[in-house]
Amino acid sequence: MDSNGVDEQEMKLVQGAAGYVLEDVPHLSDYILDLPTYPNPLQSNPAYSVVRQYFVDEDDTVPQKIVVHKDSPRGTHFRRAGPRQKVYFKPADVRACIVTCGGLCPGLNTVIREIVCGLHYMYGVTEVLGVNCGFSGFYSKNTVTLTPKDVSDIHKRGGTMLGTSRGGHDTSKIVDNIQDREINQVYIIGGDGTQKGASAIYKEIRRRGLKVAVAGIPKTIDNDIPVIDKSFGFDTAVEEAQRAINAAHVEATSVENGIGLVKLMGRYSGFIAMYATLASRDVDCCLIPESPFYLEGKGGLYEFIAKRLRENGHMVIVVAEGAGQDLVAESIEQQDASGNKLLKDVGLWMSLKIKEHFAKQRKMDITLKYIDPTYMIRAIPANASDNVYSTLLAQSAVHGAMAGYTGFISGLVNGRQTYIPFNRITEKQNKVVITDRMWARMLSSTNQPSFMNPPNGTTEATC
Ligand SMILES: Nc1ncnc2c1ncn2[C@@H]1O[C@H](COP(=O)(O)OP(=O)(O)O)[C@@H](O)[C@H]1O
Ligand SMILES: O=P(O)(O)OC[C@H]1O[C@](O)(COP(=O)(O)O)[C@@H](O)[C@@H]1O
Ligand SMILES: [Mg+2]
Repeated sequence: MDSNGVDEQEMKLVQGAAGYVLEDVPHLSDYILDLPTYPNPLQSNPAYSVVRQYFVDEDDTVPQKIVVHKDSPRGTHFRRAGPRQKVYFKPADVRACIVTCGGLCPGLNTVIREIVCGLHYMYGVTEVLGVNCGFSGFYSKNTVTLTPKDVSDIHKRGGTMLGTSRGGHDTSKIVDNIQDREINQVYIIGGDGTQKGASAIYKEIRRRGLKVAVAGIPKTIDNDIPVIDKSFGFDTAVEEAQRAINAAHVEATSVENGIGLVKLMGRYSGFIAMYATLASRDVDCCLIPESPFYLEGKGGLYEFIAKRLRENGHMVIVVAEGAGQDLVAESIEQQDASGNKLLKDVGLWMSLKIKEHFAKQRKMDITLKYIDPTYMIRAIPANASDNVYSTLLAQSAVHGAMAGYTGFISGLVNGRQTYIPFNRITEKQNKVVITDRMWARMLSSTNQPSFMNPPNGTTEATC
């Protein structure tokens, strides 16, 4: 550990001129000496051999910050993903496994499919195992064999063919199992919680000195993983959310003083709600965990609703599930098996409060319809662009593991595929920055109140 309590194993920094920093990922050769290398089988693959400079140069890196000034330091870079000239595994010796953990997300099956097919068709690896039902499946379930035939059309289905779970992460039991089954490549698909688990597995594997590559593929429908441009499945979820918003709009415009209220996913981050609002243009107010709001008084939600109804005769409100949690009165805080806060139903609460308020006021008769498409937006197959994105992430993970990298996730940074060390994506969550331009664009599209000045005594929701 260094003086900041950061594990040195996870920090592989390379400094260069003009403030250049490479936050590199670990490699099996960092802790196992004299590992043999082999020519990359892609050299003789007819599909790839025609590509000029198909192999990624060892020195290629991708900057995290692309907007720079003349004299500003070049800043953090990540290793560029892709196939290397030499690989650290003989294809016939590879025994890979894939596991999916946490909540569902469109594209999970595509990632599974493309790891299996990538290993098989690009590298000639035939032994790929599926671990059922998340981390606990390592020690409580039998594995399944995965061949290209088994996964050929799974990308057309939502969910994960392997099953998933929360909780149940037991590092030593999992690594014992990896050792017992003679697995030497582990592909772990999941969100922030999962990648913390993946990081613990990598550290234990390294401590035991095993030649096992651990590769993560970040999954999060909430888009709450930092560093990467966005997570796979996010676009699909935003697209599906349009259907709920459209329905809310139709319901609201079909009656006098109609209100359509839609609750969307977003535990700590309101990206789905913000993008769905921006895409739709039918939304009058978008509430997210990062932006506190209040109901009563000047500048509050009730006042805004009354104003919009007077102006337009209808309105649509989108609320992210993590918004306004402090307003929803309930004393006991509960957690799920992974330790995530269990949320109170802000949508249901808001619909009751709004109805109650206007009934009490007796100035305006409203009709409110509450639509909760929560699970519908994540239990669907990935759209075309998420399918391509998931494919690239999976293939990058395969190239990285074959090249001997470990303790990394494959992620898109500024439009380029990269390898990012685990600690960079688990140390904090990606959130909507309400002082950034995107939130300003959203505010200007709805023209909703900023909720910046709650009257004294008003409870403000903070998250
Ligand atoms: N800090 C942690 N260390 C090790 N494993 C963790 C940690 N947090 C979560 N996990 C494990 O990761 C898996 C998924 O976590 P969860 O938070 O439910 O979903 P997600 O990965 O999508 O955020 C669970 O099996 C959980 O036990
Ligand atoms: O699957 P569950 O346990 O019902 O949890 C629902 C939660 O899952 C999420 O989709 C996020 O899941 P992850 O943390 O697994 O990515 C949230 O938006 C939502 O709050
Ligand atoms: Mg999570």
